[in-house]
Amino acid sequence: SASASASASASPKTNRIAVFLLNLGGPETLKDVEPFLYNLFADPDIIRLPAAMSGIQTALAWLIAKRRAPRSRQAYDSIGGGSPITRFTTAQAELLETALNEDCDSSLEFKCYVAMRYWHPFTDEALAKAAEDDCRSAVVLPLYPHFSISTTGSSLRALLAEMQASQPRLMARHTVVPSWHQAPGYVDILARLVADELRDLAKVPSEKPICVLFSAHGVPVSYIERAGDPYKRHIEATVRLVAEATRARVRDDTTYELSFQSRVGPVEWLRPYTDDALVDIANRGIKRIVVVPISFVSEHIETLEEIDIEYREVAETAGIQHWRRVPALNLDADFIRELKFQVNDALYAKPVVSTSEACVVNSFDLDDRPLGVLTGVEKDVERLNSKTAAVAIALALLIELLANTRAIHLFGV
Ligand SMILES: C=CC1=C(C)c2cc3[nH]c(cc4nc(cc5[nH]c(cc1n2)c(C)c5CCC(=O)O)C(CCC(=O)O)=C4C)c(C)c3C=C
Ligand SMILES: [Fe+2]
Repeated sequence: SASASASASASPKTNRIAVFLLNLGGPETLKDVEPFLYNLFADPDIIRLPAAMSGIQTALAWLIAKRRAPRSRQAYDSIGGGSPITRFTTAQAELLETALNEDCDSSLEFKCYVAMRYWHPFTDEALAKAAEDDCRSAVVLPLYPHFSISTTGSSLRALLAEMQASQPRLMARHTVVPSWHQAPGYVDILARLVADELRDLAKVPSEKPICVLFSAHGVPVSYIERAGDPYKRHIEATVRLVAEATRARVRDDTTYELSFQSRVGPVEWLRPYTDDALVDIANRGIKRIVVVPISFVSEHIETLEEIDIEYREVAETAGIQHWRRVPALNLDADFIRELKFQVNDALYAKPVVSTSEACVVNSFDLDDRPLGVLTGVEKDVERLNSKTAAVAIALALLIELLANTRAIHLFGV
């Protein structure tokens, strides 16, 4: 648990509630980078291979991790030799646990556990601690405001499978917050942070308006168009609401735009890409920019290295003169209050007890078509595509492994 506390048997509390905070995790040292990447690429929600090819997922993950590791290690090295994501998430859990226990019913006790998908503390470690603490029910709160198959979807799949297997009692009494991308508290914090930067930047004179560029982590287009991932819609909703709330605080001619960062591999990802958007903005003669990372709630490689180092250089080379980056929410007191609100809302505004099925239904937006449901024609095409692709990748892997060539480069990794 996030805080040291008396053992379960010594406590008078009868109702202990586990709060599982889901996040991605990150390498703590450079030595961790390759195994972390392996865990990430071995996830079928990150590399969505057709069913016929699922057998080569781990081999492919091994290969891609090996290929990508040197570049990734260099990036982690430039931000101090590891990701701060675990530190931030652990501190968020501690603050949230204190906040939840401050004014709750005296028969209740909240325990917050960090459950990371690709690095320690892993999901099963979090569940084991909740069992040790004798938690009787659970709230699952992703630290991803927007739902994506690749993030919340994947973390939920892992946590619920493990919970079903190891703790059926907890499984029978849990509830899930699927996303909180439109939560007024969340929108307000972002608007406040953006407005602070705008007021500061307004002191620098310029003929052109300031541009606020929201930069979200991208996903492949196929997630949205074929698998029905609500991620893009969720991101757009946040951007619309934060732009409105910021306009209400700072009345000027600022423009608000959205782009997507961190693409990996050869497939088409959501556009516009952040680097292209920065060049486009600079080409319009704009000199002042505020970049807002919106799909992340703490600092890590995607903010500290990709935005602060790589994209800043792109922007300045293209002619942007005044660059500001809004901080991630990190340990902001309003953010912790918002997390507390989400936990209480899940407990009291929605049914406390949900079966696993209800939970899965809960997890996706009901106005979307169900995930993974394809029509008959699409299914045939899918089957054909997957067979062809399976043979091609298997051949490439074979060539690569036997001859040590770079055949897998065909797939862009
Ligand atoms: C919050 C939203 C995120 C989405 C959506 C997402 C999708 C996604 N990511 C990859 C591949 C990589 N992601 C990596 C790091 C990383 N990703 C997120 C968040 C989202 N990912 C975060 C917070 C982090 C940083 C963790 C840290 O260590 O600080 C990496 C590793 C870094 C690197 O080598 O670039 C990869 C790889 C895919 C393929 C994907 C959607 C399919
Ligand atoms: Fe990612």
